[in-house]
Amino acid sequence: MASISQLIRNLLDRPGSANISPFQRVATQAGAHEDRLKELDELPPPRMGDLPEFCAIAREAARRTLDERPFDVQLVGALALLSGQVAEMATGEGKTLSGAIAAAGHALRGRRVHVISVNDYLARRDAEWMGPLYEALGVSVGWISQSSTPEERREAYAKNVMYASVSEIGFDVLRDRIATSADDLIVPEPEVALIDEADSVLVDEARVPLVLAGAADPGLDSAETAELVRRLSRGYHYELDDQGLNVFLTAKGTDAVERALGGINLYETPEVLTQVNLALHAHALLTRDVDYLVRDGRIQLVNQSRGRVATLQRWPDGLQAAVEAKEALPASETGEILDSITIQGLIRRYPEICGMTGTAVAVEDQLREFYGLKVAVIPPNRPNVRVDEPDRVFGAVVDMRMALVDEIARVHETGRPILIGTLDVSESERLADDLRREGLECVVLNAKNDAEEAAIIAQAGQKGTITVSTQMAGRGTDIRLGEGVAELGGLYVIGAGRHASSRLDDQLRGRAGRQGDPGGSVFYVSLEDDLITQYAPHESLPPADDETGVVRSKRAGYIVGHAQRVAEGTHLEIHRNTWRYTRLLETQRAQVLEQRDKVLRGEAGGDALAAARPQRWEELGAEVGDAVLREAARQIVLFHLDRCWTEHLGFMSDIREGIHLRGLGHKLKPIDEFHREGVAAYKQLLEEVERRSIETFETATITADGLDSEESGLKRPTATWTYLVQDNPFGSAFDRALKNLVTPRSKRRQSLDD
Ligand SMILES: Nc1ncnc2c1ncn2[C@@H]1O[C@H](COP(=O)(O)OP(=O)(O)OP(=O)(O)O)[C@@H](O)[C@H]1O
Repeated sequence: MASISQLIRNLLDRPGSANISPFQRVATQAGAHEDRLKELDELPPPRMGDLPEFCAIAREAARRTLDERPFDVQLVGALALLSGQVAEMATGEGKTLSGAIAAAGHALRGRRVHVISVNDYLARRDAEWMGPLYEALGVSVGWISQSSTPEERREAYAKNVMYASVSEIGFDVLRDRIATSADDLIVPEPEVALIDEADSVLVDEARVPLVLAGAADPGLDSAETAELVRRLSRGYHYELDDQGLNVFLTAKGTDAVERALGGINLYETPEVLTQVNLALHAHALLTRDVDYLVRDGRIQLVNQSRGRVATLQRWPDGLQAAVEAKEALPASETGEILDSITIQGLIRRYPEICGMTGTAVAVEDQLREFYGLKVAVIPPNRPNVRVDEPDRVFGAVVDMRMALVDEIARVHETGRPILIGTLDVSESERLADDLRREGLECVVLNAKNDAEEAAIIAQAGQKGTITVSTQMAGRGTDIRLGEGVAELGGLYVIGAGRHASSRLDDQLRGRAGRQGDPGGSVFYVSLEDDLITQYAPHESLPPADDETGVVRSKRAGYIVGHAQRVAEGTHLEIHRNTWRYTRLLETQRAQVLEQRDKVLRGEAGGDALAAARPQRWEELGAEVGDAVLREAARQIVLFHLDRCWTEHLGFMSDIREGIHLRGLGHKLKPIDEFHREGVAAYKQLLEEVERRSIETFETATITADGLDSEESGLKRPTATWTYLVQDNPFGSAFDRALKNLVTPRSKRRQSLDD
C-alpha cells in the first residue's frame, strides 16, 4: 500500500487524474528481468499477459537496436499509453521511444495502431528511427506521407503499426468515402490511435474540418470588390469592434459601396453584401505575414499555434478568394464540398485513443469531456532545475521592446545562448532587425524558413547563439547544450509576449532545462499586447514605476493571467459550441456510411431495387445477367447516396448560417432549431436516395457492358481534392465574416435613428 507521504506527494506533485503508481511498480519489476535478458543471444517473443516481462524485453530490444536503454519513466509513459491515457512527458524526455514501446504493445495485443505524427517529416523519421526496435519485437511498421501512392498507402495500412499525420489519414478516410469499388478502399477499420502532441491535435485543432471537394462552377469575381474595399477608410467607412475580431460598414460606408456598385441596395442583394463583407474582412482583419504569407504566387496560411506554414490549409472558399483578390493573385480552384469530417470526428472513430505531449494537464477537462481520456503525469527522468522567473511587465510596447533588447544584449555578453519566442512571423522579423541594429547577430526561425529548422535548432544551444523564433510547439528537435554552456546557466528562453494559451508558453519554456540541464525562462509582456487589449479590455491598468516603463505592481501580473484565462475560456466555449453542431452531422455521417458500406461491399443496392421494381429487375437480369445487373444497381445507389449526402451537407451548412443570421428574434435556441431541421432533413435523405435510385433504375441504359452512367445522368466530379479549413482558435474568420451580415443592418438602423 502507498504510504501517506507518497499519497500526499501524488496530490502535490502530480496533478494528473490518472494514478501512475501501478505503472511504476511494473517498471520496477521489469528491472528484475534485465540481467537475465542481457545474457540471451535471442530475445524471447513478448507476451502481453506479463507486462513487467514485456517492458523488460522492450527495454533490452531498444538497448540492442537503438543503443538507448529506456529509463523507468519512459516505461511508465508507455504503460500509460497502453492503458489508453494521455501521458504528459516534458520536452526531451524521449516520447518517441515511449510511444514506440506502447504502439508495439498495442500491436502485440492484436490491434492495428496508427501513430498520429505532427507532420509527414516526423512520421517518416520516427517510423524509420524506431524500425529496428519494432522488428526486434516482431511488429511490422510503415508510414505514409502526402506523396504516397494508393499502393504504398494500402501497404502501410496493412502493417501492425503505421505512422502518419492526421491530415493524411483524414484525407484517405474521405477519399474512401467516394470509392465505387471495394477494391479501391484504402483505410481499414480504425482500432488504436496513438497521438503525438496530443493536446494540439485533440484540442487546438479538434474543430478543423478536413474537406473533400469536387470540381464545380468557379465562384464570383472578387477582384472588383477587393479594389472597392481598398478605397474605404477605417473609422469613416468601416469600424472594427473592441476585440478587433469583427469589422462592419458604417452608414457612410454602406452608402459609398452602394453608390460605387451603381446604386444598388446592399440589403436586398445578400450575395453582394456577403462578398463585400468577406473583402472587408480580408482587407481589415487578416494581415500579411501574420495570418498568412504570400509565397510562390500563392497564399500560404500560417498555423498560429505551430508557427508553421499550413500547407494543406485554406480558408472557406469565399474568404480564400477575397484574400487572393486582396493580394492580386489568381483565384484558386473552388469546388463543392463532397464530404467533410472534423479532426475530432476523425479521432473519435477509433475505439481506443491514447496520446503524449509535454502539456496535457492544462486541457485535462477537455480531454475528458470530448474524448473520455485521463491524463497521466509522468515525472521527469532527472529533476527539472530550470529557473522560471516571474513575467516582466511594461505599460507600453515600445518600452517592453527596448527592455527586451537590453536584456538580450546583457545576457549575450556572458556567452549564454538565448532563444526568444515571438508571437508571429512579422514580430520575429522586427525583433531581429532591432537586434541587428544593436550589432547583435541572430538567427531567425519562423514559418518562412522552417526547412532549415533542424540546422538552426542544432546551433541554438551553442555558446553565443541568439535564436529568434515563432511558436515552437510540435517541433520534434530538442536543443542540446554546447560545451561550456551549462556553466553559464544553460539555455535562456525569453518569451516576447504571452500566448493566448498558457500551454504554448509552457512549451516555449520547456525548450530549456531538458533532461535535468540548467536553464532559465522569462516572459516580457506589455499591457498594450493584443492578449490584454482583447481579453481584459476593461481592467484599469496600473502605472509604470519609473522611466523604463516597467510595471512592478502585482496587479499587472494578475491582469496578464486573467486575460489568458479569458482567452482560454473563449476557446473552450467555441470548441464546445462547434462540437454541438458537428456532433449531429458526425452521427448522421456514420449512419450513412454504414449504409454505403452495405451497398459497396454487399448486395443492399441490388436487393432494394429488385424489391422495388421486380419486373424490370427480372427483364434486365434475363438480358444482361445477374452479375452485371447487380454491379449497375450498386453504382446507381452509390451515386445517389453520395449525391444526397453532398446536398445534405450543403443544406446543413446553410441552415447553420441562416440560423445565426436570424438571431435572437426566434423562439428556439439556434442549436435546437439546427437539430430539429437537421434531423428532419436527414429522415428524408434515405427516402430520397431510394426515390432517385428507382427513378434512375427505370430509365437507365444497362447493357451487357454494364451501366452507361454518363447517359443516365450519373456524372461524378471529374476532379477531387482535399484540404483543411484554417483553424482559428478564436472563431473561424468565416464565421466572423458572416456574422457581419447582421451587424451592419442594425448599426445602420441605429445611425439612421440618431
Ligand atoms: N533512454 C534513452 N537514453 C538515451 N537517449 C535517449 C533515451 N530516450 C530518448 N533519448 C534521446 O533523447 C532525445 C529526445 O527524444 P525525443 O525526440 O523522443 O524527445 P521528446 O520527448 O519527443 O521531445 P520533444 O518535446 O522535443 O519532441 C533523442 O535524441 C533521443 O535519442
